[in-house]
Amino acid sequence: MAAGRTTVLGYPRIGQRRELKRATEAYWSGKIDATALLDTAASLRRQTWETLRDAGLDEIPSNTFSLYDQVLDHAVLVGAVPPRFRQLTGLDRYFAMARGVTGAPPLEMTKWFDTNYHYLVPEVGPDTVFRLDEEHVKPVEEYHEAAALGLDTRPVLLGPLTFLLLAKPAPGAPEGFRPLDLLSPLLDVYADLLGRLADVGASWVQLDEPALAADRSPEELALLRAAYDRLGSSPRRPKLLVATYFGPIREALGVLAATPVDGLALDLVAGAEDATRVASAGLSRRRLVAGLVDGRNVWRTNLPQALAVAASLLGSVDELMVGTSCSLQHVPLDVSLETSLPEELRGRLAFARQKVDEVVLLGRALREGREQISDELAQAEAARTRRPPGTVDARVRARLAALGDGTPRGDYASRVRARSATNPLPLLPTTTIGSFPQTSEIRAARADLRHGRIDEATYKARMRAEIDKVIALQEDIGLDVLVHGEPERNDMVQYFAERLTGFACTESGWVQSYGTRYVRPPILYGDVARPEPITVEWTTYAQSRTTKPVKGMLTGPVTMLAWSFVRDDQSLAETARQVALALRDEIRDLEAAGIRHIQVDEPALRERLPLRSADQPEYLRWAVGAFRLATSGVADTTTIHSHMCYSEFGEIVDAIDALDADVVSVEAARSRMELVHDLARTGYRRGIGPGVYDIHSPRVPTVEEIEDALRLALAALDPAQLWVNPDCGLKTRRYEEVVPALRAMVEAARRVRATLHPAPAPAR
Ligand SMILES: CN1c2c(nc(N)[nH]c2=O)NC[C@@H]1CNc1ccc(C(=O)N[C@@H](CCC(=O)N[C@@H](CCC(=O)N[C@@H](CCC(=O)O)C(=O)O)C(=O)O)C(=O)O)cc1
Ligand SMILES: N[C@@H](CCS)C(=O)O
Ligand SMILES: [Zn+2]
Repeated sequence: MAAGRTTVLGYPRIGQRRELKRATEAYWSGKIDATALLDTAASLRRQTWETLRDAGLDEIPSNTFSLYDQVLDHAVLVGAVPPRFRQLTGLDRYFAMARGVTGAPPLEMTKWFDTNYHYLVPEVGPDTVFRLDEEHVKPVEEYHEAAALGLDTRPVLLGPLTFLLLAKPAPGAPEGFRPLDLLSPLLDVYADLLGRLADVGASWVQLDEPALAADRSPEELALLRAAYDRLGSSPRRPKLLVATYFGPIREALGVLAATPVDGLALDLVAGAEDATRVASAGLSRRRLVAGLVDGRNVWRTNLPQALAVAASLLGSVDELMVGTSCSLQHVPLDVSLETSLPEELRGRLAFARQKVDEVVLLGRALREGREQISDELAQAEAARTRRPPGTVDARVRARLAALGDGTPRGDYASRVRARSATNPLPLLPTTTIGSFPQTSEIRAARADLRHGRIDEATYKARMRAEIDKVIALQEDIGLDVLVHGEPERNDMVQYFAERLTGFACTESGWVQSYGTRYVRPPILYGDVARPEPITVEWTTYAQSRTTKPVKGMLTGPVTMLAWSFVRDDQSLAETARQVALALRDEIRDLEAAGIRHIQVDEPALRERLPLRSADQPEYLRWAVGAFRLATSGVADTTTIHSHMCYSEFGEIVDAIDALDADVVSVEAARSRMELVHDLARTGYRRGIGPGVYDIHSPRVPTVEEIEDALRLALAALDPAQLWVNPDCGLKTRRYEEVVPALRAMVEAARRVRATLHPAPAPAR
């Protein structure tokens, strides 16, 4: 048995200085041509391969690069191109599928499992003819490119089962059609592709099947078996490594072991329990890539513990390789780019580049014996276990213990009565989700402040001028509940993290969120407290510029955690309570300053729902508890709003109700108000603002289509429940799109309002 060769399942592709974003956006705006974009892409790929080779990895993946999204790449590769894009070719078609063009809306975008990465949802219908994109067989091209550097890489493909499970039925597909129905013709294409990869010399291919980390039906497991029996028996093929990640695969392990696949990669971090299944799984003639280094968090690996897990697997497989739990695309590139993190914290961190070193070190320990690396191990352990000062805040802990779950708010009906007396609003009140366009002037002002080109007072004056503009615009458009527009926020999570203790923020720790939009997830390493009010000054300034109510805007506890890298030395539930307490204080201060509407955004509530249904109730219990802890301290006259987006909410309608928010705004435009109907069926009686148009597209909606959306919602709701708002914040849009879209929205609300007689009692 061989042990100790090393690999990773994938690597960040965006470049040290966000070269991919800059080149792609320059291409979109016509500043560079396709050749320049593709040159940048090729140079990023080369850098990655050389880095991984020089770090000493034994097997390097390829086809992990993408100009926009790996699922989109795969859809194009296998010919799943919806008819509306077929008159286009090459890059034009690729980016049109991602971003839409006139007359052809883009593919839908949604969360990649429980991560903050978003993929484009393939559309598959009975008319889809799977066929390899002959012009551009990307995995073969990338294999060649790496081969020119002397590397026999392992091409990475999305596996057939996961691809079809992630796809949605194409528009117009008959009721009951499922993309999985097309597994057999899809497998023909995979067999063809495997043949071509074998022909060019690939020894191994990685087929990613993360869908196996979620509950799978007996039928799906049977299809899994059939798929890999079939691919395994392809006459010409490289060896097949099926990679799973984001959790344990449980019964699927035995199913895969019964097929002729040559190896498995298991996530032994999020799916640690699978380690105990390996011995009896029948893998004695296979390769196992043990995913021992966490691809989802930034902490150094507990190397002795990882070695103990590896040791427990020796003897059960033919080859034991060391690897990462998943692709490293979900973590930032390199800690060494950070210059201002507290030193003790920095020492505990491992970003993608450092994780590769950890994999290599673990490999050496397995090959050469642990004693050969004892110095490196001792140093790594010393750095990992050092605690930065300020990790424990006794005051926060005592306050939380005293508060327990907090006292629940009064019943909803009393709140409605209290508000209609003190803050009446028209029926179908109009509002927005918070952010207005983040213009280049706003970003440039922030960059000027960072580089010392302007002082704090000048920066604040510019932000206040922006707020003046945003307030005046909303008054002119005729919105009912206004927002300050969030100009001062670099990001809805990072902004708060920068102002709370217990969080550290990076300078260069960019992670792709979707396409050319990246985020720098903060690092939550210690107890969380709020040294001083965060948003009160901006919100009250905005309120001073208008007599209409201004809605305060905060990011909720679950989202703060979901979009950060979170400490692993206490439960998420406990950490969420600390964030909730800080928000509770902020809400109290906003309320004391006269703010009557406060929105606590929880767009990540659904995203972090555990992939296994058995684990979901416990998560929802603490997630909802944290939201309620943050929001339950307010008077009946204060309206608590929440907002969610980017996900399918059908599974969490009860939790949405349990938040006890007065109004919840949700993404609904693309799903034709499905959620509204789901909520209404469960007896949801509070306010709801189903997004009436899709802010992810530059397209300006017509008044008529927004009216239609509102009428569709009213088919399920009492008019007193309905709020009118876009799908999400407007930060990624331009004013040229925002102004006509909001005017259309307000006009549609007016028209629908006029048809509602007699007016029912307002209930918000
Ligand atoms: C709601 N969404 C969010 C998610 N996660 C978050 N953490 N935050 C979110 O808002 N997940 C789900 C969705 C994902 N959606 C988005 C939407 C938009 C972005 C985005 O626009 N990202 C920006 C970076 C934002 C930021 O940090 N801005 C900073 C720095 C800006 C910058 O690059 N400055 C330049 C210089 C200035 C200039 O001249 O332009 C520089 O430093 O070089 C800031 O505003 O200060 C992006 O550009 O990708 C992300 C997720
Ligand atoms: N208030 C935030 C929510 C985004 S999910 C915004 O408007 O951008
Ligand atoms: Zn949103």
